[in-house]
Amino acid sequence: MKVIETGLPGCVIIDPAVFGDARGFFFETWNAERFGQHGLPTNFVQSNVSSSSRGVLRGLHYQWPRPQGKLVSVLRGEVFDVAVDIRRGSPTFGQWEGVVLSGENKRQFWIPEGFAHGFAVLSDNAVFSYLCTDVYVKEHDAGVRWNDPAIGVDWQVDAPLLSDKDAHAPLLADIAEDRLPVFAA
Ligand SMILES: Cc1cn([C@H]2C[C@H](O)[C@@H](COP(=O)(O)OP(=O)(O)O[C@H]3O[C@H](C)C(=O)[C@H](O)[C@H]3O)O2)c(=O)[nH]c1=O
Repeated sequence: MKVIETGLPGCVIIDPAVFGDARGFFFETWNAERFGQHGLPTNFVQSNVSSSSRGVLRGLHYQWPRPQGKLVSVLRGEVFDVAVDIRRGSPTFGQWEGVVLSGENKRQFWIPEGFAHGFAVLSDNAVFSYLCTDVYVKEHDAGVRWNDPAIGVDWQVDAPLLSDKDAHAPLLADIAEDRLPVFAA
């Protein structure tokens, strides 16, 4: 597996070792020992799958307290996946990083606790699969407006299809300090 640093320290792209043969392909999506050797999580406690049609945008979401780190990937289709640093006191607070994830490129994106996450679907359909470092706690579910001008994400889609919750998420500047994760150097 190859680990690629991004402009957001802590958020890394992973290119797994893919084994192809006449039958198709095989690759490990997570291996605790191998991930541990790269300083990546050796434990996940929840696995999610979602399916979305072209132009859907899910995000920007985070959980606080009890933040979730997420190892995200696309089983089928293509998305533009985005992480935003929303940790109070972080030198990269409010900055974002995006990467194209697809069934074709098999890329994974590791998004540590304390980041908001979202994706926009670039293909007719996308099946999105991800592992989380903590379980979902409905009362801790939170969001940041997808098109917050202070963050300025270029989602690669126009007029996305959003849930009502996402369409009305607050701007980062309007979120109370105690509702945001804290940066730990
Ligand atoms: C996230 C989650 C949701 N749910 C239930 C709650 C709702 O009744 C339903 C749909 O939830 P939501 O609209 O929040 O689903 P997404 O918009 O895909 O949210 C996710 O999308 C972005 C990209 C993320 O990074 C988060 O993992 C997560 O917030 O599933 C659960 O039962 N368990 C869960 O872990």
